[in-house]
Amino acid sequence: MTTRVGRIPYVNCYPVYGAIDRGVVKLDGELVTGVPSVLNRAMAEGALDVSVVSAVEYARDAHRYLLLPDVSISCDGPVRSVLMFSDVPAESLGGRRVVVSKSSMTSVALLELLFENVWKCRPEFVPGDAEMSDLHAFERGGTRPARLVIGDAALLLGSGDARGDLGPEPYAHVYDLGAEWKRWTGLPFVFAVWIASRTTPVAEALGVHASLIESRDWGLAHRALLARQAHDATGVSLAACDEYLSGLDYGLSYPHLAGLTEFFRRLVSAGRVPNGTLAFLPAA
Ligand SMILES: C=C(O[C@@H]1C=C(C(=O)O)C=C[C@H]1O)C(=O)O
Repeated sequence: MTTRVGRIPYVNCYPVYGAIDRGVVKLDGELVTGVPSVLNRAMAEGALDVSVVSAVEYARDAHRYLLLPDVSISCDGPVRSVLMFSDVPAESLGGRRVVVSKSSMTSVALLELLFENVWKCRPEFVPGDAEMSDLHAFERGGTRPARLVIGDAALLLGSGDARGDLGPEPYAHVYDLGAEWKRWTGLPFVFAVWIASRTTPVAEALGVHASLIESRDWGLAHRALLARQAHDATGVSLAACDEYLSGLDYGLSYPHLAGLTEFFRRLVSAGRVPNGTLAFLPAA
């Protein structure tokens, strides 16, 4: 059977899939595209063999998965595509509605930790849409809830390039969750990891892993090309796309793992995920 491999359509995945998309690197498998929450569910249901998922999905059910070494979507400071927009300071959002992206899992969990521990108040979290097609639906002016937006929609809104007819009135407060985590803990933050289901034959998972690493290395060496593709796809300025890609980190070395385990440790303390351990696929 063909190996089913998940990918996220956002710009943040261009550096990992760019060479595969261009036929520069061969992938022995079938690519399935979905937003993070859809890929998380597909992995949980066994509908995918290997996928990028929200980091929280691994922790939620660690005994079913193996982490792929040396690859993640991380940042060490601002991420630029995971943003909370609000008309009032975060500390004043207690009891008020915060719309959270239905596409995300890790960012929502991080936001909840930030409210509990840093902003020290309890808003009401309401799952909602934050995809590109919903940008038009952003309320203009008046009282509007704060909202957590991820991916290309966040990049576009945060860069200001969506203003005018398309975008909302600017919000007074924009919180970058990568930067907030860094300020709080001093650590990098891992938003997404690649995992294999433990039922996937190891040789298949190793083959996919080797292709992803080779493709990622090509992507990192061709950032200007990918920034141009991102600019064409989103309308965000070329300079902002380049800055965005240069701020993302696709490794999974000791500092990333320190950030990842610190995040998981805090989620365990908050009763959000079971205590567990990191288990890796052997390196390709
Ligand atoms: C940096 C990002 O990381 C993402 C956030 C995820 C989440 O919140 O669950 C999952 C995958 C990544 O796409 C982003 O979406 O912009």
